[in-house]
Formats: sequence, C-alpha cells, structure tokens
Amino acid sequence: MPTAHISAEPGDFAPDVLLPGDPRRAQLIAETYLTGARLVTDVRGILGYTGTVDGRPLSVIASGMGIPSLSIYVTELVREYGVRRVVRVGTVGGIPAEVAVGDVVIASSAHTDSGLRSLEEHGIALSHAPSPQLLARAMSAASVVDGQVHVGPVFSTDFFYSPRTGFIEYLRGLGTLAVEMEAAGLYAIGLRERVQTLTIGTVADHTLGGPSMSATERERAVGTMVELALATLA
Ligand SMILES: O=P(O)(O)O[C@H]1O[C@H](CO)[C@@H](O)[C@H]1O
Ligand SMILES: O=c1cc[nH]c(=O)[nH]1
Repeated sequence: MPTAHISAEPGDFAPDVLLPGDPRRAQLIAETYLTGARLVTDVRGILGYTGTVDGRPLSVIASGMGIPSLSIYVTELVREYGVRRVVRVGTVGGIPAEVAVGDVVIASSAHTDSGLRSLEEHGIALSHAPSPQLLARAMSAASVVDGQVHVGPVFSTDFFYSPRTGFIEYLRGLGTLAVEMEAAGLYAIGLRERVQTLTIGTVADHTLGGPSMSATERERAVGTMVELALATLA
C-alpha cells in the first residue's frame, strides 16, 4: 500500500537502497548506475527508482535534508516495503585539514545535537553507529576505488546554520572527520528496526574555509562514493 509519503506499490523497492539527500542526485545515480531504472515514487518531489546493478535489484531514493525528513522515508521503507540495507550517499563538510574537498568519508559513528536524543531511555546515551557488516565491507572496498577515503566519526547536526560557536574546534579535537545532517538518525533507525545502515559522504566544503562545491557539483559529486556504496552492497 502506498504511504503518506511514498506512492510505490509493495514490491517496488529492492531490499537494498542507496539514499542521497538530494532528489536530483537520486535521479543521476539511477540514470548512471542502474540498469532498467524505473521511477517508483515522486511524492513531494522525493524521487525513488528501482533497477538492477550486475543483475542484483537495487533502489535509490532521496531522504530530503535533516533527520526528521530522513526518518520518515527510512521508517516507511523498512516497515512498508521490506527494505533491509540502507546506505546514505551524501555530501559533508570536512573538519580536519587532512579531509579535503572531493575526498570521501565513511561514518564509523555519528555524534549528534539532534532531537532524536529525547528518545533515549533509562539515562542511557545510545551510540549512533553503522552496522558492523556494512562498515567492514565498505572499509575493504575502500582500497579498490579511486580517491582518498577516510574512516571515522561524523557530526550529524540539526543546524546547517548554527548560532553556536566553538563546537567545530571541540569536535575537531575529538577526531571528528565531517559534519552533515542525517547519519545519526539513520543509525538510530537501524538500531531500532534491526536493519543494516551505513553513511558514506563526499566532502563538498570545509569548516576551515577554502573552495567549496557549487549546487550542481554537489548534485553530481557521486563517483567514488557511489562506487564504494555499490561495492559495499555487492
Ligand atoms: O547532500 P546531502 O545528502 O543532502 O547531505 C548534506 O547536504 C544537506 C545540506 O546542504 C544536508 O542534507 C547534509 O547532510
Ligand atoms: O550538512 C552539511 C553538509 C555539507 N557541509 C556542511 O557544512 N554541512
């Protein structure tokens, strides 16, 4: 049955899903990497496609921006469409100098300031981490793709434009590699729904300043990241 946010029919999604934030990046990934891609949902302009890669069914759908939007799509994909492995392929902002624009980051954990912390129980701060299976597969695949790949913690924030100051230096001191807006939410859903999740990001700009990608470059910055995601799910 279609949901309030996804117009696809049961069976329209593959168990494996790539999840960019941007609907146009979803379209580009579908057109570039999927064989026989067909549009299965376009509610609110959130485009979702299903096709095959090397004969294996694969879907790609946008999450929109931020944990509230992502949590709607991932929860419905898992509960209503039987999705079991979700790899976010997003853009991120680099934090330390050695993580450069154009590099790729595999998020081995995600710190967060998100409201999802209000769901914690018994005074226990849950860790937001990918499934070990997908993390291990991505780390093995990292050596066979072109481009610089880093593995470590990211920061998932509710605030693209934060009124706070000083927190990036704090996070840099903790070895945090990048800032983005969804990984912690994806990992929290993976934990609660017992599905496998992972976040891979392409560095589109840098907290230390310097050149950053344009909107079009962010839409198209997929090569190494998607190849890594496909190798992870193979
Ligand atoms: O490029 P996507 O996947 O949307 O990811 C990043 O870009 C958006 C902010 O520009 C946020 O969603 C952030 O997480
Ligand atoms: O969420 C994001 C994504 C890219 N760059 C940032 O600074 N934040």
